[in-house]
Amino acid sequence: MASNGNGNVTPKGNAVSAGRNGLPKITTQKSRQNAVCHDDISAPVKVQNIDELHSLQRKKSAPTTPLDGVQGAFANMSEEDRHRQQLQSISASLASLTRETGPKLVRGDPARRPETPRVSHAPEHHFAPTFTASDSSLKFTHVLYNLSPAELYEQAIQYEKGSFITSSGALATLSGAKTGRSPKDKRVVRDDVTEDELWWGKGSPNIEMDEQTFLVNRERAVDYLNSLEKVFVNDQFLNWDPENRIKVRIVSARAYHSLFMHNMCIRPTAEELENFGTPDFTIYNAGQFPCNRYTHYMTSSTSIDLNLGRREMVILGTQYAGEMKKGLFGVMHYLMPKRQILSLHSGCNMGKDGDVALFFGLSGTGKTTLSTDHNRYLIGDDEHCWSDKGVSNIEGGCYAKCIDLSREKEPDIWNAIKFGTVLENVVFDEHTREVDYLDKSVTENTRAAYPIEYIPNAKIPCVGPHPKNVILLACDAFGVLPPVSKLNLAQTMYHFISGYTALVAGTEEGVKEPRATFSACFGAAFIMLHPTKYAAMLATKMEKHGATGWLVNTGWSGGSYGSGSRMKLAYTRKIIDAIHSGQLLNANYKKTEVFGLEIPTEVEGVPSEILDPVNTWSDKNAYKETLLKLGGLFKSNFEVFLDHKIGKDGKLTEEILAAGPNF
Ligand SMILES: Nc1ncnc2c1ncn2[C@@H]1O[C@H](COP(=O)(O)OP(=O)(O)OP(=O)(O)O)[C@@H](O)[C@H]1O
Ligand SMILES: O=C([O-])CC(=O)C(=O)O
Ligand SMILES: [Ca+2]
Ligand SMILES: [Mn+2]
Repeated sequence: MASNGNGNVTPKGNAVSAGRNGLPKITTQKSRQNAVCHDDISAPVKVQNIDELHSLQRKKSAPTTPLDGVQGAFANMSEEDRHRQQLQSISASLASLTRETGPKLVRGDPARRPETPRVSHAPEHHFAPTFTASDSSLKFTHVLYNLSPAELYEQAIQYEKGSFITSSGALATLSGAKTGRSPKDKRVVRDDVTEDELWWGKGSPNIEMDEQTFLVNRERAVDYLNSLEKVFVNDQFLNWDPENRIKVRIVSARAYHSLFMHNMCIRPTAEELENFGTPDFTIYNAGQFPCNRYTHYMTSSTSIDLNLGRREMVILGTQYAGEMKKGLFGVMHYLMPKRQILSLHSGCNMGKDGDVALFFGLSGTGKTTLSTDHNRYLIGDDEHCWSDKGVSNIEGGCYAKCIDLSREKEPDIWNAIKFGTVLENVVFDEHTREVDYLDKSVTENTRAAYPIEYIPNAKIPCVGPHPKNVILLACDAFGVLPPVSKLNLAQTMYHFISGYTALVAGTEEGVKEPRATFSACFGAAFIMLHPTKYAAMLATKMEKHGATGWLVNTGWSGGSYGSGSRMKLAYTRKIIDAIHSGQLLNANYKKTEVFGLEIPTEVEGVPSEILDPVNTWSDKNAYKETLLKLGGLFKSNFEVFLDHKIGKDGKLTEEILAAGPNF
């Protein structure tokens, strides 16, 4: 320890001298004398005040592209010019269609001291205060553009009630009053073009609205968004097939929505973002704000409005993030078939030898669970395209159901719920922040949205060759469909067009009866054209590439809901393994009554007696009765398709009609 003559020296080596009040003064500057010989290793202080200290903590994101090597429009542009162009593009998106002044946008978080406000107006309008200027044209809206997950966490936690970090690092959020999609509030603009192109009328998910009403709702959303202090903007891509990639812009008011889309859409590289340009499609998500019931066509306070001509979607009155994901899926169901590409509500994975399987099925039937397979490469869990080149995932993330999730049964999904993942509507311990996946207090539809690379064996880029197996999943709560059946092409088409599942309304008191749902193409809520158009494309592709169809019941065995129980996931996985390996293709088969399904007599790892459901029912009469009941439901559902031709081949149509239940 050294002494400096006029005071003491602390063990740390700070120079101390007696002050006026008798206490020793601490100086952070080292005195020359004691700089020589002691064990003080503290680094010299570099700042004069706390603001300077904070400014050291953050450094600017590295310029994303080495500017000298860049080609294209942005090659010689300064960062400032690039930011100005981006703001101008966003300003054009947010411009009111009825007022002469565009929104005044500033880049960055309003809570942070602005750098230099970079004001931008809608390009065609220049801000000049006049007598008609409104308050809204005088204020600034801050744009939070493609923030990172860490930044979005901070925004959510600071400003959005119900946002918490869970013990595994995920961001728990609440989606508000709506915890699922609102298909009855989905409207599509019917104009001269869509009038002829789209599927309208009975059975169609496209509820019509006119252009004028769309503009009223659009203006409502845009005014709402511009009235906020800040909005989130995501510029991202859909579809991993580079030739058919779609640029999407999502404008939203919540960090939750921005992080959800960050995870679910394809994330551009910094360089791709710099060259993003004008989006192909824009979503205005003003979900916190209701639509106006006095507006024509509005039947509730929720409206999800699609305008294919304007390439825009407006969301009012629901904050459920799945509306954005599935809204864009609808757009792909319109755009892709125009290019002879089939859009599919399916999961997709690939084996080590390049064998691709598609998993179709309605919500909750197992697309995500079964496509996430530790022994195979995950291409995607929910939305795909099948083109002449093979399959491609539309999305950049997965959206897993997490009710009753267990680490043991679904380890890859469990492990994906970490920093960056959005966890919707789950219940967690106030102190430990451990999630209770069994708890349905908020909703049964709890969900985790994570980037696809959170699954260790994801295949990036998410594309693959033509499918070898097409697996149709049904969760049959009646318990009469076999665990697995091999389908011929006509049967595959019959079941694809039917789109059957039966779930039990778990949340409604006293509901014990399974409810059959038929949803054409396993996704009637998302298709834009008549189901037979997609079915014809699927038939052609399956035939051309020699794919085999399968029907897998992930639902009940040993009786209907109430007396039987859900098929063990471990057995379903064994069945799926046997399909992938080719083992099932060459098994021995027998034919079932009523549905005429080919069922194997043996599958490795699965008790043989469960393969024919009749064996698992103790009351054989009840089985037969239930089987006939379900057969009847299939028949009456299919009636609407009886006078439709599927493709150009009249023979296939006849075969499909004959491929249903027969009794
Ligand atoms: N035998 C089984 N096979 C598949 N899933 C099962 C089985 N038994 C129970 N499950 C559960 O059923 C649920 C299947 O949901 P999953 O997320 O895979 O649905 P999905 O088809 O992807 O629906 P969505 O389109 O809504 O995302 C999971 O919670 C899974 O744990
Ligand atoms: O869109 C959603 O909310 C979830 C989903 O994948 C589906 O319902 O098919
Ligand atoms: Ca899913
Ligand atoms: Mn889905």
